[in-house]
Amino acid sequence: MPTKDSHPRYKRILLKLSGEALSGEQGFGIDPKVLDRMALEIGQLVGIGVQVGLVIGGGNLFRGKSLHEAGLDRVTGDHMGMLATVMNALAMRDALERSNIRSRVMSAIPMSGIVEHYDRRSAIRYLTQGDVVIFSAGTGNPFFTTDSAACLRGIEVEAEVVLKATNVDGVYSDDPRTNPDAVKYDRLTYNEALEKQLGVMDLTAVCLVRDHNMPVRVFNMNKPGALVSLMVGGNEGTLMVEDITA
Ligand SMILES: Nc1ncnc2c1ncn2[C@@H]1O[C@H](COP(=O)(O)OP(=O)(O)OP(=O)(O)O)[C@@H](O)[C@H]1O
Ligand SMILES: O=c1ccn([C@@H]2O[C@H](COP(=O)(O)O)[C@@H](O)[C@H]2O)c(=O)[nH]1
Repeated sequence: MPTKDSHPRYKRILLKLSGEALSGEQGFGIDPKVLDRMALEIGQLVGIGVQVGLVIGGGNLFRGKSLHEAGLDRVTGDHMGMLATVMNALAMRDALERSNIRSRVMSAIPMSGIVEHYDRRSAIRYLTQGDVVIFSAGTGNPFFTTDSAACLRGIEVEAEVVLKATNVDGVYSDDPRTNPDAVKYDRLTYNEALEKQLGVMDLTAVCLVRDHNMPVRVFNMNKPGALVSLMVGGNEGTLMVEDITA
């Protein structure tokens, strides 16, 4: 358990939370227990002085691709997916505020009266003053995912790392949910992830982090304490960087 005297490894992070994992065992919607546990862990990071930008996926509610496969227009489906991320963001803000953690929701799509429109300079100001900033509505454009949005916002606000908290415990040689023989990487390069087309993160997002040399760590958000452990030197999950020997 970190104390206020713990020295965090990072000053500013961009945390991407899986929307799908927010549904817990229900498989759809938001499990308040998962939400409250994540709020608690984020609060611990804030408590040791880490500035936290947050992007939450929408896979617990809607994904444009799945809606399209079910017959909807793809762009309409993507709009629904982005709106789903706003709902998740509102739920997370509520959980954070119930734990007395100051937070803001910004949206890439203007939604006056509900959330603030995304503005990079304001976001950096809020982060600097210790508020958790939840970046919602993805990039604001269809055909992207919240992985790309997380990497984009991480680069824009000059986070030191993008942490992808998901429902598997790292990047594997193949999808561990379908291939029990898949082997986990402790570290891998952006180019390896691209060449092998490893599906844990969409390739647009990997290109973006590669071009801006932004480290990404993929870890399991269902493991209590993993997030805090990462801040104090733990080695959870898989680190994706330019050069694994550096
Ligand atoms: N090589 C791989 N290594 C690890 N996971 C993989 C790999 N290939 C595919 N996956 C799958 O990627 C999934 C995680 O990424 P995905 O984008 O689906 O979820 P998420 O971003 O956590 O969720 P959401 O879209 O709801 O935010 C895992 O559930 C896993 O099954
Ligand atoms: O920039 C973006 C981000 C997201 N979307 C749509 O939202 C859903 C939910 O996001 P996930 O990353 O899958 O959790 C996504 O499937 C897209 O349909 C978008 O269009 N643009």
